[in-house]
Amino acid sequence: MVIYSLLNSTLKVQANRCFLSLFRSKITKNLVRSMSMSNNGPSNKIFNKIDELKPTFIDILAKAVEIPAVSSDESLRPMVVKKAHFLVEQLNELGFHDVQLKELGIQPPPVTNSNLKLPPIVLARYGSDPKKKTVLVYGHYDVQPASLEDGWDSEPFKLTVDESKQVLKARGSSDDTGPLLGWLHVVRAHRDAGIEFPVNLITCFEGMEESGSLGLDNLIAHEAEKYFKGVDTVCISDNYWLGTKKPVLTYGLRGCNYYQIIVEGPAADLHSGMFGGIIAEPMTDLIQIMNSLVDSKGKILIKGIDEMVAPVTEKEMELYEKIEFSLEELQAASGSKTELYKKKEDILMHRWRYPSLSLHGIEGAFSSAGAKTVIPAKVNGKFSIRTVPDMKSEKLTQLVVDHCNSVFKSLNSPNRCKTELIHDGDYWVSDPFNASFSAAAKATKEVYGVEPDYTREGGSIPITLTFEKVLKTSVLLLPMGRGDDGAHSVNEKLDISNYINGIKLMAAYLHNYAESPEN
Ligand SMILES: NCC(=O)N[C@@H](Cc1c[nH]cn1)C(=O)O
Ligand SMILES: [Zn+2]
Ligand SMILES: [Zn+2]
Repeated sequence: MVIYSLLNSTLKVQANRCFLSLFRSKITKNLVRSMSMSNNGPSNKIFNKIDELKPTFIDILAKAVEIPAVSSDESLRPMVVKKAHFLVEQLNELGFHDVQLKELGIQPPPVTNSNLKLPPIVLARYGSDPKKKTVLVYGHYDVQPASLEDGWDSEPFKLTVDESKQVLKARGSSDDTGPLLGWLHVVRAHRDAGIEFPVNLITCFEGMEESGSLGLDNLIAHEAEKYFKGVDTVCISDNYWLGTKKPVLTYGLRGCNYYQIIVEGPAADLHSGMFGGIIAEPMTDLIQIMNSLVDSKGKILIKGIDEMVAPVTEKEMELYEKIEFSLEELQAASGSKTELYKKKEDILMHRWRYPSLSLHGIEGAFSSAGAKTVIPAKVNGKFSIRTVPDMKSEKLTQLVVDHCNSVFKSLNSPNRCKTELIHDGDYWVSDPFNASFSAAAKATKEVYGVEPDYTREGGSIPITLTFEKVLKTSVLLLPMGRGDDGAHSVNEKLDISNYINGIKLMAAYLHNYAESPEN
């Protein structure tokens, strides 16, 4: 007992000493930084260089978007890997060091090819000066699928520079190839202008974000005390302004649980003239189940979900009042007047802080032009639920599976039905009052001349919470694109001004963060 308490107090003294010396070294580091960085903020010189490099930046984006790195299409996996190699070339050319492609192993089920390798994570460093702060920048080089038949006005994997609208159109231009390249462009601008880079930069670029960030959680845990040791903050540019005019800083995201319902019956697709009316059709069963998930007003019909959602507080209500929002801009972004709510508060709350369920598609169903009289033998219905505080993924999945099983049972069908989770990613809500957010707010003022709005977002970046928890750092979401960029939709674009000003914003943010007295 005596030995234990002695040991215990010795450990405490040691821990305190260790904490004090860490604390002292942190203060010294910050003093040295703020002394060496004072009067050395983002200068006109760097902004001018960014303007001057505009053709180069557009050219590099054109090369990058030409690679159809669609992570959800197994047949295009070599293209995702090719894009990782493209980034490695760029990083090497810019003088990054310790450039590594981290392999993540085989993609877990459900997957068609059971030997499919996950695309690598691209890690690289720019600088490793112990006197400087270290910023980890995350982005994803994979993209959503896109094809001309979906209704694109031009080839999605070819950059169209639309001079009249002053936009750059291509899949990935805004989500997330353009913003990811922005970080590399910041380095190029400093290098070419002969300006000292203000921080140590670490890149973490993944190729599976659009498909659940599989494997990245493990890599972050594994590298926390290795490659990512000493990271002071994480910055992610993979979301959008709320509208088209006002820059924003984002402190919250919804999570995403993605499911499929597989219904199978006959051994092969059948002639509906010969078998229609005499066999149970998988598609008919599937449609009934999918129809039971959500109503046309967006209300989720699965029991137990509403009870998991955190109640709205008065303080939270006040936040919505301050935000600049235009219904007309939302209508323009959706290309319709089909909104379910008219009031700003209702729209923002249903986008940011309530769950939603979207039906995405049916694999195996007849979907081409023409009138094929087929009975599909096996159909997979895909849907996802955007999650919010305090929903728990496992509990949600149990509710979803129980619901689908119970509806299928009520159909009394001889077919087989299985509902499964394809991937999940947590929601994230953080405190926007820290050194990183302050540096970004100052940068916004410097580049755009206005204070940013503070927003949450309805979309998901599954890895955000992992960075915060595992690296024990703040995470800032610093969007480059606008709310009408058409991410995941047809004719995705990035305004040229957002691209160029976004690069300036990144540069100014890094300088301001370097100068900030806190981490
Ligand atoms: N720009 C972020 C983004 O588009 N994220 C995706 C992530 C996701 C989750 N499940 C499938 N993809 C999103 O849809 O929000
Ligand atoms: Zn994205
Ligand atoms: Zn996306």
